[in-house]
Amino acid sequence: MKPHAVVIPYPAQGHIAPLLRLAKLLHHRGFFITFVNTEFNHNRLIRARGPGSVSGGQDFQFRTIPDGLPPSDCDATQDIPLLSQSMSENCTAPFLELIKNLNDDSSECPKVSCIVSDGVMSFTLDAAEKLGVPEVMFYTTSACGFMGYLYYGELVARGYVPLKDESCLTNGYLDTEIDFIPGMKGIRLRDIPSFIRTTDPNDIMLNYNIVQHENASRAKAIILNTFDELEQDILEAIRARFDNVYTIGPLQLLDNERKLNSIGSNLWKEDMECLDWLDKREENSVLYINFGSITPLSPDQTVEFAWGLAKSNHHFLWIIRPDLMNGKGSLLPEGFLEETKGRGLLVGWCPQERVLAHRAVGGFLTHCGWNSTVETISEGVPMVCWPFFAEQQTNCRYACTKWEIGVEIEGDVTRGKVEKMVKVMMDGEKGKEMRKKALEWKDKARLAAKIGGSSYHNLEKLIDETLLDNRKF
Ligand SMILES: O=c1ccn([C@@H]2O[C@H](COP(=O)(O)OP(=O)(O)O[C@H]3O[C@H](CO)[C@@H](O)[C@H](O)[C@H]3O)[C@@H](O)[C@H]2O)c(=O)[nH]1
Repeated sequence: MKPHAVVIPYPAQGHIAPLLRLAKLLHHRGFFITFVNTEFNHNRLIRARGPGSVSGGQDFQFRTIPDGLPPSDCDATQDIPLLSQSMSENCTAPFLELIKNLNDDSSECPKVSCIVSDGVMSFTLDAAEKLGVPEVMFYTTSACGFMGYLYYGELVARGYVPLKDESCLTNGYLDTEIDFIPGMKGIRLRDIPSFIRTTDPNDIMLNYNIVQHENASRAKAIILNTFDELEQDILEAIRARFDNVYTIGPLQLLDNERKLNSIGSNLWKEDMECLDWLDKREENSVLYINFGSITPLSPDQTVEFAWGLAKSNHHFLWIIRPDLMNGKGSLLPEGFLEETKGRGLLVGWCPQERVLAHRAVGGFLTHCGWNSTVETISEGVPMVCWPFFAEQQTNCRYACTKWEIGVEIEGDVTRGKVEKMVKVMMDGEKGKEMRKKALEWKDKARLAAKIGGSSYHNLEKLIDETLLDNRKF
């Protein structure tokens, strides 16, 4: 009988993508897979990629659970605090029911042998423990971000968080160095995942993340989409705290399995023509701008980015997600399109990994979501960082100071800062150094993912020592 893994991501784009990659890798290694989306995202996948996209394949099926929020057919990322709260309050019962149905004698699939859950969906642990099914947790952040979250409880206990009042956001308090997080020397409050920036002790995201990360110790194993060489000190500290930590990134480099190619995770329709446009551009000449699936832009920020790009004088590919400007349509300033005619392309959503792998792309202006960061590292593309929230601040700090592949637009965005940082990356000496470093990390990432490399080896170990070994329980 085949081992059967139930794989369940947190219901947002940046989580579905890496969990689906892992699911495909496990499928390739002989697992039967049930991939669980929320009904909302299942419907979005159908709208973006057609009904075939959720029909699965041999030994691979999609199932759904409700997210507990009012029904909607909007093609936009849901409100993250509301969604997080709703999932943890409403989803244990439907998830439990789903697994019971999968294990029913009349079901045609093998009995569920393990659950691979997103780390921030720890309600799944309750279901797993009730049913006696072993569970591993995949935290889709960097190790540095994960470590920051692990110390949320301690930051509260020591009185650093919640903030005393709003002035702490601007009076230098965030520059306070935190010296008790192992492996993160020199880290400041402002580099810790941003949900600590609250004055409310009952803040949903602060408390949600405390609970989700405390629950890491209940999992049989912890999975991270990073590689050992990139985050060595932090990983040592994480491994001192947990027994089974498997670093298996960059997943995109391990995921070279073609069989399930038709199954993809993008919730918006990809514009493929931008690749033709890139084909016509010179090597390293194009700046790629994308803020991921959650970050919004205010009207002021949009105007500043637009004029900064215009003034940088570079070719650019700017991804303007339909809900990027809070669903208010395009807020691009008058005159911008004429000014940048012939050198700018704006599209709604793109196949990002292919864009980053394109020889024409010379730099990435990014919000530093972990998937984007690890994808840019995999392709050796330097970055201008504009972190929005969550552990993007932590990733930015590491990209700029430790990996030396990034420069940051600090504070409020202005056209002058955008122009300057883009020029630093695309034209300057520092930019050359950053590109060189990025290419070094690309080589290291590829080595880690190759047969015999650390991530390749860790995936084997995860499967043999944890996911298959658990069948003995
Ligand atoms: O036009 C686009 C834009 C994005 N993507 C993909 O969408 C994903 C975006 O993920 P990420 O860069 O991590 O950004 P978010 O969507 O903002 O991700 C959320 O989830 C991440 C993983 O936990 C966290 O690191 C972030 O802070 C959090 O905001 C990546 O795989 C991209 O390749 C595309 O394919 N095409």
